[in-house]
Amino acid sequence: MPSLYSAPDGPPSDLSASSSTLERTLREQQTLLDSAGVGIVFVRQRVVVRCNQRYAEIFGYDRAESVVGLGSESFYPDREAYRDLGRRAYAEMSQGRAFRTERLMRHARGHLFWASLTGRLLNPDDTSEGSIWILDDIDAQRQAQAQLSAAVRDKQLLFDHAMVGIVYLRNRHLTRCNRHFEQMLGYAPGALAGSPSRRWYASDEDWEAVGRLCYPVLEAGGSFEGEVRLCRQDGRPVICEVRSKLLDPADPSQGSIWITMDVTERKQAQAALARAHEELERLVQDRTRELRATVDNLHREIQERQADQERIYWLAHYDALTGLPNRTLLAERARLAIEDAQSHNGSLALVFLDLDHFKHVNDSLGHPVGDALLVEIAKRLAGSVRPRDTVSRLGGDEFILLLPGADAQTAARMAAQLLDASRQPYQIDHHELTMAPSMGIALFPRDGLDFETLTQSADVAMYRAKLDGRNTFRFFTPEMQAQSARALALENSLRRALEREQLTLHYQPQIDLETGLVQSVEALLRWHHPHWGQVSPAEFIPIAEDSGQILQIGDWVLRTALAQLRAWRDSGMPHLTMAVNLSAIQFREPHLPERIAQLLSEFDLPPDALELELTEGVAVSDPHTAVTTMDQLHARGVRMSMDDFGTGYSSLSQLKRFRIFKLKIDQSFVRDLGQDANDRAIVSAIIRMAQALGMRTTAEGVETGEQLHFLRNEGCHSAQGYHFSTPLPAEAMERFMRQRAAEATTELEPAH
Ligand SMILES: Nc1nc2c(ncn2[C@@H]2O[C@H](COP(=O)(O)O[C@H]3[C@@H](O)[C@H](n4cnc5c(=O)[nH]c(N)nc54)O[C@@H]3COP(=O)(O)O)[C@@H](O)[C@H]2O)c(=O)[nH]1
Repeated sequence: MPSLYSAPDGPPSDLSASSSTLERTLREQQTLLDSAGVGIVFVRQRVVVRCNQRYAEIFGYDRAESVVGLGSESFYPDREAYRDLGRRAYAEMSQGRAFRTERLMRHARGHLFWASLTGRLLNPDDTSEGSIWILDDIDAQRQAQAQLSAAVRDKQLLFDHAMVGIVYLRNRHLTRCNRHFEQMLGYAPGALAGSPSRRWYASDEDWEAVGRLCYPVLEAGGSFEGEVRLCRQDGRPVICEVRSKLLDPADPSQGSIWITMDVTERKQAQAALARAHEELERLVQDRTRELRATVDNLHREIQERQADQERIYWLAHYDALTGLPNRTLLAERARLAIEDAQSHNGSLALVFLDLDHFKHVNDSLGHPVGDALLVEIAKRLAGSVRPRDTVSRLGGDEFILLLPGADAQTAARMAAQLLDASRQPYQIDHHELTMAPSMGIALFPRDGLDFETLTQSADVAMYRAKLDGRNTFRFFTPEMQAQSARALALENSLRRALEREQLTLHYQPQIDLETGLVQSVEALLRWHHPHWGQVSPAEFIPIAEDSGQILQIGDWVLRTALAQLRAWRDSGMPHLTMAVNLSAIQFREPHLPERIAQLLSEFDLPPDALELELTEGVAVSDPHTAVTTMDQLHARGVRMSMDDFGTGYSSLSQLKRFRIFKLKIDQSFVRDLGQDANDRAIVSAIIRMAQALGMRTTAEGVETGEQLHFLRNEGCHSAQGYHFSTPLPAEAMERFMRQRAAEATTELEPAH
């Protein structure tokens, strides 16, 4: 049983009654001491004289007896601690007061622990009687307290040094806040104590809005998190992220804690970042747009360049007006076709095509009509050949057709087809135009081994087709080469023929078949060249037409013929008339009617003294203009005859519209009247038709009495030909006419 042990002082010897009382008292004390939850020790002369079991346990001893006799200093960490306690304790206790302290004590195992000590002297007047100490082990309590203090200190440190504002509110009034919160809002330390939270809001609305948002959450036991806009003391806004919670959810009246973090800078930075991002986005979009535009431009440029290149290629290889291949492309294709023909021992044909009198269309109707006509002709040509053929335009009215694999027979057939196709009139605006081609054909390898040679050969052949009356085709022959060289030389010489007076007029009489008199004379041009001698008008007039010299020459013919007529009329042949051949080019001259009138007036001749001989081609190629010009000439009283009638394509309906005075039956029909029933039928028909239309008729090329007889019987009005006279110079013709006039009274017979 635990007891407060004390060293035996020796039992009382004589007082047995009082001794038992004492023993009882001691037992009671001992019980009291043993029951005490604290350690109790009696110390005298710095030595433990008695202690209870608890005291021993506190210091790590099993029994109280083990402690008795120990120096009290041994229970302290060191001598200095012991003496310090002694000084303080005895100063107090000597006053009769209890001394209370908490000290570190030394455990029997050597470690220190905290204990609370309360000491009192047994006799304050006599310290030698010793002291009594009540001791309790408060080490655990002290440690808990230290931990608590540390926690409180840490908390305070956190509170004071937190990088966030911490606010305690009760009834929306500040009960406590840390320095950071004050600094955040620009207040001096303690300035916000007790303030309503409204103070750091910009407006009642802001404050109430936050209250409406957060308090329902808090009262429901939750924590509120959000972003609120506060207001500094200086009025500047502060954006805060806040978190709040009730201190005791069970008791809202305890208030709430608010953690606030100033995110203004972050927000501004975010806003700036957002702006920068937007700006960046915008820049990227702008740049993207620019890039896209650049890419689009590049794309467009590439396309334009491609289109340009295609256009350049096209322009270099095609004719801009008609869209047909040009000479360059033709040459390329011709070279390939020639290579092919060479490798297979094959053939090919090159057709040089020139439109007859195309220039007149341009001259009389203007270039737009000419261009439109060329386009239509190009279409018709392209539609008349085989798919593998090439129709190309060289320029002007010249075309070349490349017919790969074609031999002479095929080329002739195709040329005939083209002639056939050209007979259909072209409708350009209100003009109905007919355009006949002249074609020359060159064959590979016979007429040339390369494109250039073949082209030259076809050109020469085409020229021959022109000389042979146009509207036809000719194959190249070596003889043509020489002839074309002559044509070139003639063209050059012709330019100086007028000034060198190499041109003259011969006259051929037209005999009235009723009276036998010379009714009229036809002026026929003659060219005597010093080197070539007499050059036929059939040869040089087409050259003059092609080179444009016909206008000047034609004017000279008109003037000379009318001057001669004037002279003859003045010398006793007052009714003689003059027939003058008019080239189609002259006829299309817009000022022709005025010029004729001017010349007639110049030589004081009546209009019906002149008869203009036109070929059918004049009217056929452009009937509308022909009608207009004829109307103008007719209005002036000038007569017009249709020369070489029957060889062209004039239709009856056209003939009716023309102001034709006379039809001259072509000598090709007259030539064989004796042998050819067809010709007789044709001549009869022409005479009947002329009669029906009120026109007169003159038969050309009458060489025999038989022909004359037939013509007179058919009712032909007049005749012209070697049967009466060849074309003669003026003096000879004058003699002929006088002689004829003398003889005419008797019979209608040839003069020689
Ligand atoms: N635009 C112009 N054309 C003219 C002019 N002068 C002549 N010509 C044309 O040249 C072609 C050839 O003419 P030419 O060689 O003078 O031949 C004419 C006559 O000589 C010839 N003729 C006349 N009678 C006969 C005959 O009995 N037999 C025969 N074989 N030939 C004969 O016919 C030509 C007359 O033709 P035409 O004009 O049709 O009456 C010729 O087309 C001339 O038109 C000129 O100044 N301008």
